[in-house]
Amino acid sequence: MEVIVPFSTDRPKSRLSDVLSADERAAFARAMLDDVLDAVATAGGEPTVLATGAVDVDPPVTVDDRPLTTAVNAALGGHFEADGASDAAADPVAVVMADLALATPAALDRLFDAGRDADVAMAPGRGGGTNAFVASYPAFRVDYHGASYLDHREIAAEVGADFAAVDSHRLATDVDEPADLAEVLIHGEGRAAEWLRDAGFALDADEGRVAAVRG
Ligand SMILES: Nc1nc2c(ncn2[C@@H]2O[C@H](COP(=O)(O)OP(=O)(O)OP(=O)(O)O)[C@@H](O)[C@H]2O)c(=O)[nH]1
Ligand SMILES: C[C@H](OP(=O)(O)O)C(=O)O
Repeated sequence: MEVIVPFSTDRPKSRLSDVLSADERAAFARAMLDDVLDAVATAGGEPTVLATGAVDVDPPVTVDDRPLTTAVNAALGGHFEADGASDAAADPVAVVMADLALATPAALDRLFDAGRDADVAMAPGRGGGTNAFVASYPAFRVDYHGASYLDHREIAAEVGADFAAVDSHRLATDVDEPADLAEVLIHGEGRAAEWLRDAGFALDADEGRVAAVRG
């Protein structure tokens, strides 16, 4: 299955600027991207990075500096056009965000399986975003930001696509804010967790909610 992995190379992860410098945010974003690409490939997906600028990775890279929604919709259109599909039965394509530091092959496998049954199978992010989906319905398009999960459910209904939610803690955890770093230290198994530990982050369970703090 083709798996599009959007990746921003311009000022990535700005919401982590209270705890990481610009260079660190770029390095950490890259570690998460590498983890996601490995998990996708191990799950049997064929990843393509959809990046805003050049990025040196093994899988093919498409550079498109338009806003996220425009770039992803162009990539979806390109996939379905190449597939020659004009009706409801198309070769599925997945979009998996590059900041899913907890994604494992097993979690992605479950999403890919759900995408073989439903026209659109989607893993919501905590807070209402859209962390990953599989679509096999050529008319389906995205509209990211805000409560995009709800918007995407509505778009699927509007175009007549049936929709399945994929309930997955690992796929629901996108790393946006400092509080999310604790999740990476608790559950992460790859380069992103290692990068945080090397940068001096550790879990602090002394007060209230467990947090990632820098020593
Ligand atoms: N191709 C592409 N990918 C993007 C763009 N904006 C964000 N992404 C990617 O989409 C996923 C979700 O991004 P967000 O968490 O919304 O944004 P971010 O830039 O990573 O972080 P913030 O600056 O904190 O909002 C990540 O994999 C980003 O790398 C864009 O304009 N184009
Ligand atoms: C791209 C956006 O990500 P978030 O800003 O919710 O992390 C979304 O999922 O719509």
